[in-house]
Amino acid sequence: MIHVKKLNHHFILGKKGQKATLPVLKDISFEVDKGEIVTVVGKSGSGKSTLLNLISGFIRPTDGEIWIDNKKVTDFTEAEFADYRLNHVGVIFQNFQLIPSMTAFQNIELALTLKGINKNERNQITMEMLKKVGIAEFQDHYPGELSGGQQQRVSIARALVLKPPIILADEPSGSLDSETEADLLEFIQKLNNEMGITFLIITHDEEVAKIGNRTITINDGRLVEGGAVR
Ligand SMILES: Nc1ncnc2c1ncn2[C@@H]1O[C@H](COP(=O)(O)OP(=O)(O)OP(=O)(O)O)[C@@H](O)[C@H]1O
Repeated sequence: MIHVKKLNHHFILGKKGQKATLPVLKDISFEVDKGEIVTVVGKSGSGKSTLLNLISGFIRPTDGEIWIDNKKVTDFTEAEFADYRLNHVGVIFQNFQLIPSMTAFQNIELALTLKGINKNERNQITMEMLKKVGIAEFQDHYPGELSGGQQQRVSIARALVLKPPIILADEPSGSLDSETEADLLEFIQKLNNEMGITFLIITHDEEVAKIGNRTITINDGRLVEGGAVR
C-alpha cells in the first residue's frame, strides 16, 4: 500500500552565497501493507516529521520514490496531490494546522464541503465526529479558544472525517491526557479492524507504539530497524 524506495532528503539552509546542505533522510526504504498499523520512532530531530511530510506530499524529496497503491506520489502534479490529500490520506499534524478563522465544527466540515456532500449530511457526520473525539460542546470555538488537547482532537476528527484508506499521524496523542489518549487508541484500533484503515503513526509514546503491528526506528536519518514487511 505504501512503498518508500531509497528516499533521500536534504534541506538547504542559509542565504544566497552562504548556503549549507543539511542531510535529513538517508536511503530510507520500507513498505506498509494494507491494514497495518506501523509506528515510527526515533530521537528528536532524526527526520520522522520530514518523512511524514514527504509521504503526505507537502514537500518533495531530493531523491527516491514514494508509491501509494501503485501510484507514484513523487511524480504527482499539484492537482493530483490535492485529490490525493482529499480522498486517499488523512494527515494529523504535530502542530494541528487548524484554520484559525474557522470554528472547530467548520474545520472538520471543510473536507466534506470540498467533497460536495450536502448540508444535512455534513452536519450529521461532523457532529458524529465531534462527539467521537469528545469535543461536541466546543464546536463553535475557534482554534485560538481551545486548549492544545482540544485542538489536537479537532485535527484528529478532521483527518478521519472522510475515512480515508490511509492515515498519517505525527504524535497524535502528544497533547492529550491519558484518558483521552486511551479513547483515541481504541478509536484507531476500531477504524483499523472494522474499516481496514492503514495507519503510519510517529510517536514518542510507548502506549501508542504498542498498538502497532510493527515499529520502524529512524536514527539520524537512517532506518535502522523494522523496515522489512512481516
Ligand atoms: N523546513 C526545514 N528547513 C530546514 N531544516 C529543517 C526543516 N524541517 C526540518 N528540518 C531539520 O531536519 C531535521 C529533522 O527534523 P524532523 O522534524 O523531521 O525531526 P523529527 O524526528 O520529527 O523530530 P521531533 O521528534 O523533534 O519532532 C532537524 O535537524 C530539523 O532542524
